[in-house]
Amino acid sequence: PSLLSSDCLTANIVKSHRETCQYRVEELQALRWKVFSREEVLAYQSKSVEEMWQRCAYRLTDSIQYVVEFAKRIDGFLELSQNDQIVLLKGGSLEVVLVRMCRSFNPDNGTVFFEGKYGGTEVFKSLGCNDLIASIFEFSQSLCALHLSEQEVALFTAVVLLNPERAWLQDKEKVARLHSHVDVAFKNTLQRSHRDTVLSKLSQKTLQLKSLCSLHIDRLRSFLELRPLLAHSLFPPLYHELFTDS
Ligand SMILES: CCS(=O)(=O)c1ccc(CC(=O)Nc2ccc(-c3ccc(CC(C)C)c(C#N)c3)c(C(F)(F)F)c2)cc1
Repeated sequence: PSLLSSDCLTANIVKSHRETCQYRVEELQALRWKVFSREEVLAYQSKSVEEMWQRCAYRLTDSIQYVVEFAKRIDGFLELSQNDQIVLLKGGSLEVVLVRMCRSFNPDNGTVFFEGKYGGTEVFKSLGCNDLIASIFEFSQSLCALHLSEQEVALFTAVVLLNPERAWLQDKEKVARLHSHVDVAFKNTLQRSHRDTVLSKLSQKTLQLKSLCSLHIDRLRSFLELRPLLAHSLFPPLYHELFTDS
């Protein structure tokens, strides 16, 4: 596309990101001093596995709904078939949330914003998914090290979302065209700010995202295998729809 249309797409994606991010980076950074006390951490650790899963699933579903709104505001997304819009969101919404989450991660003390305060991995101990939690924190830590600007987070999450390799896409070529427009816009933006080196590091991040999300599905499946009936009552319908083979 011409530079003009590429710049228009960049502006549209950055605007969509700003409008659909729940918290601004400034707000999240201003809250870094609010860290869970020893007692609050112990309270989380004495919660049941079910309750902790439910709280995390609700928080994630909340963030995912903002990602759905982000997608709908990206020029071209609503021109895709309903089927393909759902395939892209089913495959990419958690990936986008996990990238966005790095904005709420404090690399100085390894804490993340959760339910109003910052806490370390120990907050999530009762989940019984220490490997997944540890990987999420490592991912956030490594993404923070890239010092992505909001513009870069916006464009990177749009590239992650519009992945033409998602299984079950009907019009793969149409998604591939939209993906390449966003990719060109992202590359132009990075080149202009002499940030080309970030591109190669981000491609590794997409591989880590893929394994994080399949680990999430694995842990969810084994959690539900032990409590087959619980899923419908425990989790928000959208979470159930996105992450189980319901
Ligand atoms: C994302 C937009 S934002 O405005 O930056 C924003 C907007 C809101 C928040 C607060 C927030 O919801 N933090 C939170 C929520 C859930 C989780 C979490 C917990 C456990 C799991 C594994 C479990 C399902 C087995 C997963 C996964 N997968 C994710 C986390 C964190 F990943 F850190 F543990 C943090 C933080 C920033």
